[in-house]
Amino acid sequence: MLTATESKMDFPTSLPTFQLLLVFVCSFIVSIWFLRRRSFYRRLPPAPWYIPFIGSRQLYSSTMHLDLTKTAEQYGGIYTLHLGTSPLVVLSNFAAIREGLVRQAVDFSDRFKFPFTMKEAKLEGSILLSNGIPWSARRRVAITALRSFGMGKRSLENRINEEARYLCDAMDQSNGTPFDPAHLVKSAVSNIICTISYGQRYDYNDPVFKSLLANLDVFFRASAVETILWGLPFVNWFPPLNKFKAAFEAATSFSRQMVQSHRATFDPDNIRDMIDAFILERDKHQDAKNELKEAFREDLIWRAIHDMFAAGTDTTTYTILWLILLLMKYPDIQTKVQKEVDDVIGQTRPPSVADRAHMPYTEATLMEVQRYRTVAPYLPPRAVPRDVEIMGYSIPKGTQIWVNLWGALNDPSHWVNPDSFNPSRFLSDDGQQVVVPEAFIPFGAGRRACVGEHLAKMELFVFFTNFMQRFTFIRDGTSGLDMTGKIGITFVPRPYQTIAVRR
Ligand code: HEM
Repeated sequence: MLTATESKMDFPTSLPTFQLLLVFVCSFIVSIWFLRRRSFYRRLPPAPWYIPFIGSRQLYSSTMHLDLTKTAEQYGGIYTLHLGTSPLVVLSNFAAIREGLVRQAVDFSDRFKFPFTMKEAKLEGSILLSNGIPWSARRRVAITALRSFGMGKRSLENRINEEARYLCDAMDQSNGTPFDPAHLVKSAVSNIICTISYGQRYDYNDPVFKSLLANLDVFFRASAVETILWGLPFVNWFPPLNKFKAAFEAATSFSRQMVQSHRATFDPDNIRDMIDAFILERDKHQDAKNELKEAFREDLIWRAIHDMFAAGTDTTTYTILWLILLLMKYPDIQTKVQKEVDDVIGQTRPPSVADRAHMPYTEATLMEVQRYRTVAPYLPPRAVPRDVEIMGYSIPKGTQIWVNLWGALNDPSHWVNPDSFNPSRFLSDDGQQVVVPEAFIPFGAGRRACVGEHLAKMELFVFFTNFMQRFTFIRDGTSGLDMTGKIGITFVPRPYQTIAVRR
C-alpha cells in the first residue's frame, strides 16, 4: 500500500504525460481542422491578384460594375475577390447567378451582416438587411400591404396619374428652357411610396420633404470606398462615416415620427396605410413568445417603413432619369414611343396599366433602359449560412457573396451587342409582342427579389406615357449626354439639363 507521500510523488511524472497527451490530441484535432479548412479554401473559385490586408482592386474601383464584369471574362462567372483579409465570392454572369440565387436559393438568400451597425441603425428591424423569420415575416407584411394599398389597384393607377400630372405641370413651368429634372422626378416618385406607407403626399417645395430626400441621397451616393468601409469591423468610429450617421438619423427620424403619430390615431378596423398594417401585426403578436414578437417590436416598425421608402424612391427615380437622358440621345426611339402613345391612348385620356398589353414598343423601351443602365448593378451583399458547394467550388460558411447583376444584363451569351441601346431586342420579329429573355433580372431573382417590382413597373409605365403625351425631351445644346454614370449604392446618371418641349 502507498503512503500519502509516495502517492503525491507520482504526480510530477503522470501529470506531464497527461498534459502531453492532451496537447497532442488538441494539436491533432486543430491540424485536421486546419488542413480540411485549407483544402476547403483551396476549392474556392479562382481569384485574381490582390494586395494582402487591403484586398482586390476591383472592390475599390469607381467603375466597379465594369471591372467585376471584365473579371468574369477572364476568370469565369464565379470568382473570388478579397476584402481586407477575407475572401468574398462574386456571382458575375447569368449562369452563376441563376445557380446561386434560384437553384440554391436556401443557401444564397441571407444578407451579409455589416459590422457598420451603429446602434441607431437597428438593422434587426430592416427588411432589406435582416435574415431569418423576422425578415420573411416583415417581407410578407410589406408585400400584402403593397397589394392592399397599391399594386394592381385602379385607385393607385389614378394616384400615379395624378402625381404624373403634378410632375408634368412642374416641368412645364420651365417654359421650354433647360432645367435639371432630378428633384422634380424624385419628389414625384417618392410621393407614391409616401402615399402607400405614410398615407400622404408632399409638395415638391415642402422644406421637410426636401431635406428628407437630400438626406436619403447622402446614403445612396456613397462611393465604392465608403461602402467598403461600412463592411469593415473597426471603422465604426471613423470620422468620414459621421456624415452617414447624421444623414441616416435625420432621414429615419421622419419615419419614427410617422409611426408615433399613426399609433396615436390607430384604429384596427380602419387600416389606412403600410404603417397601420405593421402596427396591426405588432398588436397581433405582442403576447406571443416567439420570433414574431421580436420581428414586429414597436420600436423597430419605423425601420421596415424606412426601407420601403428608401428602396421605393431611389431606384425608380434614377430609372426615369436614365430614361429621359436616353430619349434625348435617341430621338428616333422617342418619336416611335410617342406614335404608339398617340395610337393607343391618344392625347387626352389618362394612361392605364391595361394599355401596356397594346404598347409593346413602349414596354420594350422601358425594359431596355433597365437593362442598358440598370440602377442596381450589384445586389446588397449576401452570405452563405453554412459550407456550400456551387459549380464545382466550395464556399465556407459565412463567406460574403456579391451578385453582379450588371454582368447578367450585359452577358454576351444572352444579349447580342450588349453595349448598344436597342429596345427591339425585347420584341418578336413582327414587333407585335414583348419577349422577355430569362437573363432579364433587373429586380434580382429568387427569394430576396425586389418586393416593389410590380409597383415600380406600374410607375415607370404611367410616368413615361404621361411624359410622352405632353412633351418631347430635347438636349440643351450646351450640355453633353454623358452615359458613364456614377456608382454608389445605385448607379445613377450624372446631373444633366433637359428641355421639355410641349407637343
Ligand atoms: C426600378 C425600380 C426598382 C429596381 C430596379 C429595384 C431593384 C431591386 C433589387 C435588384 C433588389 C435586390 C434583390 C436581391 O437582393 O435579390 C431589390 C430589393 C428590394 N426592393 Fe426594389 N427595386 C425597385 C423598386 C422598388 C420599389 C418601388 C420598392 C418599394 C415599394 C422596392 C423595395 C425593395 C425592398 C424592400 C427590397 C429588399 C427585399 C429583401 O431583401 O427581401 N424596390 N430591389
